[in-house]
Amino acid sequence: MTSAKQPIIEIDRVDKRYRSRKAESVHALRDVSLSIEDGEFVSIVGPSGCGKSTLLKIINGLERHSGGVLRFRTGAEDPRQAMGMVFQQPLLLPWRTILDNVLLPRDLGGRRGRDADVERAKTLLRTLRLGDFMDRHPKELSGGMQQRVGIARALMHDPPILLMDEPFGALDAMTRDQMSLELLQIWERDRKTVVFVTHSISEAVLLSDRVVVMSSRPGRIVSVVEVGLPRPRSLADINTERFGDYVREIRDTLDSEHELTTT
Ligand SMILES: Nc1ncnc2c1ncn2[C@@H]1O[C@H](COP(=O)(O)OP(=O)(O)OP(=O)(O)O)[C@@H](O)[C@H]1O
Repeated sequence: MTSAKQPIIEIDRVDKRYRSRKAESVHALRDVSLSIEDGEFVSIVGPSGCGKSTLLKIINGLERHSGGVLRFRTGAEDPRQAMGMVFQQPLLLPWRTILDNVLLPRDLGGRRGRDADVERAKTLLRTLRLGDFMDRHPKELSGGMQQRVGIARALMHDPPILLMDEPFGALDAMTRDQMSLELLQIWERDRKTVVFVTHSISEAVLLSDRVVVMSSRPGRIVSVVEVGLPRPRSLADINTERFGDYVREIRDTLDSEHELTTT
């Protein structure tokens, strides 16, 4: 028997207004619909303030949507249990070691069986090339290393869905490329569903199966670009003509949207 593939995340005509008693309400998202397949890598690009972070927060339940429906097919009773979140800043606790920072969600959850968790945390840290730094404290690590700790922490409970909000935004260009490659390797190996917010069009093209382009606020989806570049990908792909074509297509869409809203 064959069954049609069902999306793991279905966002159906979602609307978001931030209401305030003192100020005017902010219309952050308008009529956003997007279906994300299991194992897909989807990036979201758009002008500053168009509601990208808001959309991620709505997906993981940190914000409530004002209209529309979200559906999840994760198999988990609480779909949010199936998600790991990586923020712009890794938000590490300075007094905890790197290993204990990765173990933090488990400790907060009061879980038993710590030995297995410790082993998993160590394996993740080794995978992310932090094996020699487990007993160090955050201030002893570079920005890129700290961000990798944040990724390890989000992967700790092996969530099928990874939500990443500009995770490499604060890093220098070289570290950023390196992190993109590491993320690609993790994704090739585990095939998690990734929803990735970025300001970098080329980062989005390098990593994604699809790039979602949003308009300025209230954010709407203006285009979804399928990136047909073969996998596995590498930084060398960035110099190819096809890569440049995708970047141009997305940039042109963003520019024409910007012109529409400013003229
Ligand atoms: N808690 C909040 N209360 C009121 N308004 C908010 C709140 N959070 C976000 N906003 C507003 O909603 C809009 C969308 O914000 P959001 O952070 O989602 O945008 P973004 O696309 O992620 O921006 P950036 O690319 O600059 O990070 C902005 O106008 C922002 O000021």
